Amino acid sequence: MIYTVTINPSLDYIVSLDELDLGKVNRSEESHSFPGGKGINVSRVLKRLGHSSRSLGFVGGYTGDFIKNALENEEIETEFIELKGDTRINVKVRSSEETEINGPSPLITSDDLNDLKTVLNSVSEEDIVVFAGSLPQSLEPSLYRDLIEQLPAQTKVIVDTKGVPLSQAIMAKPFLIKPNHHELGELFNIEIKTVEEAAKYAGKLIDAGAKNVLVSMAGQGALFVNNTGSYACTVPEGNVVNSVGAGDSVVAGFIYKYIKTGNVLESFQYGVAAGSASAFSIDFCTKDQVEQLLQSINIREVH
Ligand SMILES: Nc1ncnc2c1ncn2[C@@H]1O[C@H](COP(=O)(O)OP(=O)(O)O)[C@@H](O)[C@H]1O
Ligand SMILES: O=P(O)(O)OC[C@H]1O[C@](O)(COP(=O)(O)O)[C@@H](O)[C@@H]1O
Repeated sequence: MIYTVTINPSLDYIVSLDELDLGKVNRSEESHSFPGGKGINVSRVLKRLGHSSRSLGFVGGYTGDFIKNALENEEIETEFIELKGDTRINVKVRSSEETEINGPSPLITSDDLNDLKTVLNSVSEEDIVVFAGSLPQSLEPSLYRDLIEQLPAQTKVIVDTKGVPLSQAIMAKPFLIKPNHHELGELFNIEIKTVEEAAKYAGKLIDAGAKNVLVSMAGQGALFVNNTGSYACTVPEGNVVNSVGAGDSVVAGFIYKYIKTGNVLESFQYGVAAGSASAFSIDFCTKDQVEQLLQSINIREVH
């Protein structure tokens, strides 16, 4: 079983405008509401690729109901803990630039956290668990690390988060982490501009405990590092329509291929194809789109 854990889900409200005029009344021509949050996105993309998963985490209020209904309609299994407050709304403005306003999160109590720990007790060493997204300010930044340490040692854990929750989670030796190049740079207080720089700093995260590091670099390509070497791949050319969830699609594509082949480099390429296919669509990728783009992705070793 693949479990995705979204501690901080969202209703993603995507609104399109020709131009955003700050301080003025803006009227949009098009809007979409999606169930969001990184783990939920991974479950949705896995489903599109033809693989089931169980979505865990916390939801609450009318926005939480929206998420549960949307996932039920897509036949995605859920086992959420119900909160008293409303799940946040994240507004994504698509205009000449993409602007995001991620809303405040509802309160998660220690009883709620204990309920999640109880659900995670059923994870076995054959399972894959994805911990993805930010942690609300009210929670300890070591939460992912603590949850990972509670799982059986052989369970494959994938972490997609940033900042202190990421550096803490690395100490629990996850199977894979997927920072983008900005998030990788933030960990070292530097700006990463090239694949070679990304390789150097991803290598430090391998030394710190991560087994595999996949660094997405948006339109600049992507990098994969483990203790056998560093590999870079190109991304396909295309028109970016909506990059929300593109990084989560990389994670889902990687997992989908890894389950089938156990080959991390093939999984890397497939993940990047899924990321680009989602970036080129208003909602997420389809399997056909991913497999079409896969052919145009080249991989090389980075020295
Ligand atoms: N301009 C682009 N052209 C092609 N693919 C892109 C582009 N921007 C993003 N992608 C795809 O989306 C993936 C994730 O994007 P990125 O911005 O690095 O991650 P995140 O969404 O986590 O911030 C990339 O690895 C790539 O596959
Ligand atoms: O948990 P965070 O870091 O606030 O991010 C949540 C947002 O990220 C997303 O999961 C998209 O993430 P990516 O674009 O990085 O793939 C949205 O669905 C959601 O609004």
